[in-house]
Amino acid sequence: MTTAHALELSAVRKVYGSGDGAVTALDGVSVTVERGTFTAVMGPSGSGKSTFLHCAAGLDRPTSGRVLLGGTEIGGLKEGELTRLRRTRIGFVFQAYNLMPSLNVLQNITLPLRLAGRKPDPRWLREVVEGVGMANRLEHRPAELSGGQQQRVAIARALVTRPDVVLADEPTGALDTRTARQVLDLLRAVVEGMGQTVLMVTHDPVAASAAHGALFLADGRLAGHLPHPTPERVAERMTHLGEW
Ligand SMILES: Nc1ncnc2c1ncn2[C@@H]1O[C@H](COP(=O)(O)OP(=O)(O)OP(=O)(O)O)[C@@H](O)[C@H]1O
Repeated sequence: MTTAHALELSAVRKVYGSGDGAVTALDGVSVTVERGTFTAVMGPSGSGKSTFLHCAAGLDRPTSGRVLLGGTEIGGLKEGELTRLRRTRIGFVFQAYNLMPSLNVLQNITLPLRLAGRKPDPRWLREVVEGVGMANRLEHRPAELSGGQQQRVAIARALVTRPDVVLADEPTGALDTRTARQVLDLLRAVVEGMGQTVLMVTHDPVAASAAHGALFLADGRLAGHLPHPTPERVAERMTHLGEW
């Protein structure tokens, strides 16, 4: 398992609907995400970013092609197996945090373990809680935290199972510039300090520049890869791809 890539999409095609109304959201996308990397996925509106993330997460089944998570082909799994895999081997971070309002910080962070019927590894849990800087707020409820703090809790929740990959969908979309920077620095630290793997969909060239590399989608196809992205170079690529 350790030798497998964190995530691999091979010739993934996704067609919604059929006949005249059919929409090809992904048109033969092949991507390999190495362990311990931070990758941004960018592209104009409607280019297939959400579909890409949903197929990578096993939330959507590709029309054709293969998705491997940590070496496991997810296409062949039954619904129950897929749900289990999603709970334990993928971490999710959303724009709107999606924390449970009635649970405190510690309960939110450990929720994926409880759902999977697993006990926390105390050392890893401490590393995660301290890594996101929330060790002194464990008894607080989400409503008592700022947006940036809530996103830190969500990142800890995504990490608690030591997933193969953390999938982040516009994780800084609801945050002001300064807080967004802190969250991006944290995601980078999660990769570089904790050896985790992060794939992040974003519209924001500044957010993309926090990643090790940026992938570009256009019309459902891979339209390039930019290593060591800077906001300027990302913006320039996006301008060439059309409206964004
Ligand atoms: N459930 C669906 N049924 C039909 N068409 C869909 C569905 N989901 C997405 N699409 C279409 O697939 C294409 C890609 O959509 P997707 O949401 O993946 O793009 P996106 O890059 O995430 O866009 P945005 O940046 O605006 O969120 C679009 O043309 C969209 O209308």
